[in-house]
Amino acid sequence: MSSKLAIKIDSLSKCYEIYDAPRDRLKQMIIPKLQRLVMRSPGKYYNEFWALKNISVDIKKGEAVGIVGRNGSGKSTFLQLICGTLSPTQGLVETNGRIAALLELGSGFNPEFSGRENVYLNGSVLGIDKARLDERFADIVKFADIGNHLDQPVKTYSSGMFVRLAFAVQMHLDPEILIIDEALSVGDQFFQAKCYAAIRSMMDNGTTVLFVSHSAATVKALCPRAILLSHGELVVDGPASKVLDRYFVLGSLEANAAKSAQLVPHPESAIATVASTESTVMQTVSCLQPPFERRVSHRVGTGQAQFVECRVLADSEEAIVVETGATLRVQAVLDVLDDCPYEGEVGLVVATAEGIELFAINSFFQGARVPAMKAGEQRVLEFEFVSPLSSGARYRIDLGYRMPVQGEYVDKVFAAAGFSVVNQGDRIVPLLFDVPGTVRIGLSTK
Ligand SMILES: Nc1ncnc2c1ncn2[C@@H]1O[C@H](COP(=O)(O)OP(=O)(O)OP(=O)(O)O)[C@@H](O)[C@H]1O
Repeated sequence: MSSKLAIKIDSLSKCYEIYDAPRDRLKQMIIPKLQRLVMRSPGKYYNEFWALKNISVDIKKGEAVGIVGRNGSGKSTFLQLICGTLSPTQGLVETNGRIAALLELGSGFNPEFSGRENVYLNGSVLGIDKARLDERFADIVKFADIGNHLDQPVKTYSSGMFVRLAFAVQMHLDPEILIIDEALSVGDQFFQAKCYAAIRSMMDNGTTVLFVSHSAATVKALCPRAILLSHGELVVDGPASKVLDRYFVLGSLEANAAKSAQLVPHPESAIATVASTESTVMQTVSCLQPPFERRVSHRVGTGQAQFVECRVLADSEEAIVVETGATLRVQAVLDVLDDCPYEGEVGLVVATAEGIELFAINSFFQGARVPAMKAGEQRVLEFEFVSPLSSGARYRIDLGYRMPVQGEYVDKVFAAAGFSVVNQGDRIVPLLFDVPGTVRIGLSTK
């Protein structure tokens, strides 16, 4: 392998053996051996599950690569094969340099030993001699910042303390390849920020980083390159922002295809649509939108009126994937079931898929009022805004209608609609918002 490469992966596949019952595992251990002894072809008592299929990737020294994909797509299997904690069924993995890995929480720690003892145990497992560990010990303890817990058995640690100590040990052992699988997500935000700063400084010093995270923003911030896995296959390998766009398009389609499939017995093959080109995808998405009542996560209110539809439109087309900077129109339909005898207000909230509310548009702030309404009426409402949202994330829309005199909501619907944002052309928008701004670069007056 070239000396410029840190990792070379060639036609890598991993097959897990799945047993229907524990006794089949026992049979598999004994019977094929006996059959071979009597020159019979050995039987097979398991089903094959190919968690990774024919992956080939080269990673250069000093590169930072994010691995993304939905649950079960093969990310952890991929990292474990690189670390050598799993062996490939087919293909080759070659690595060039000392690997430090944060895979399963606390792996490599003995739960009965104290944190202090585990630092030395971990170091010796990684081949670091005691003198060097003594030298780095104070820095490790300072970084982990777990106070007196250092002398308690690690089985008494919270998951956050575990990851603090594990990360502190790994990063102070000067790895040439650093592999992190979601582990940092259990640390608090202050510790995470410290870890990301440490990872960046390791990257500046030439460490190769492989990083699995479900947070698109973190992958984008840390890794210029990303790899998307789906059902054990490599879908795309390239610049992180482009790969994350594909990830969200794929994710939206798979989620909606699954929901639609529950209701419509013969959706136009969802898988075929997912596998098609992005432009085709954009055109076919609306037919994969699940019906309103299945999208809604929950609702509260008096029930005098109810939202019965909510659609996001970009360029007059219904869309679940929109481009950065697009002008979006959200159309909602409100059915009046009982008289709503007072003036009211309607609004929408745009929130992240995790429920962080980002901004709101409300008739009250616009100086508009919903008039009093009679049972049996229907109102169509339209909200319009230029999306300030950056790409690589899923967003949801919550709708609300209330009569201020009554106080409580008549209807508040959570996740009335959802959409993902992808980059417009080659323009890349980092972080969560695309805020117009200018930079002036002048000459010093000195
Ligand atoms: N030891 C095992 N035996 C059988 N199947 C396994 C085993 N480990 C993983 N799998 C299966 O292999 C597939 C890939 O699993 P893997 O943990 O690599 O996915 P992942 O992308 O890391 O998922 P997540 O995001 O949920 O952590 C899954 O379908 C999983 O059920």
